[in-house]
Amino acid sequence: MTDTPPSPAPHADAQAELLRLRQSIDNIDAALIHMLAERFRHTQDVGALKARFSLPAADPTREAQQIERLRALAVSARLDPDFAEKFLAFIIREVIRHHEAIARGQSADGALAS
Ligand SMILES: O=C(O)C(=O)C[C@]1(C(=O)O)C=C[C@@H](O)C=C1
Repeated sequence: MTDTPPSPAPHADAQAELLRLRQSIDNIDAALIHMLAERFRHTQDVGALKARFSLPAADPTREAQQIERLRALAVSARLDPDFAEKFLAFIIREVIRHHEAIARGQSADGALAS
């Protein structure tokens, strides 16, 4: 009795499914990049406004509101709220760095390319 070679079909199906999923992931990554760039453009304007009126770069009260809101959104979206909070903190840390650079009269190198 001879063994029949394994059918290539299941593997081909897996490859096709992987490709399909990766295309969706690539689309979402592209949307994230565009949204982040848009967010940083607005925060640059906030940074310029704060520098003009000598307002502090960071606003912990506003951040606490954002954290509360994003954690609730994450729960309803079934995303880990701790991850959502860490992600927001990561972005805000960069925004504050930009605000401080603007206040010093420098352009902030970093997330937003000129
Ligand atoms: O809303 C502000 O005051 C901002 O400067 C923007 C922003 C943010 O990136 O959302 C950044 C820093 C502040 O601590 C709070 C919020």
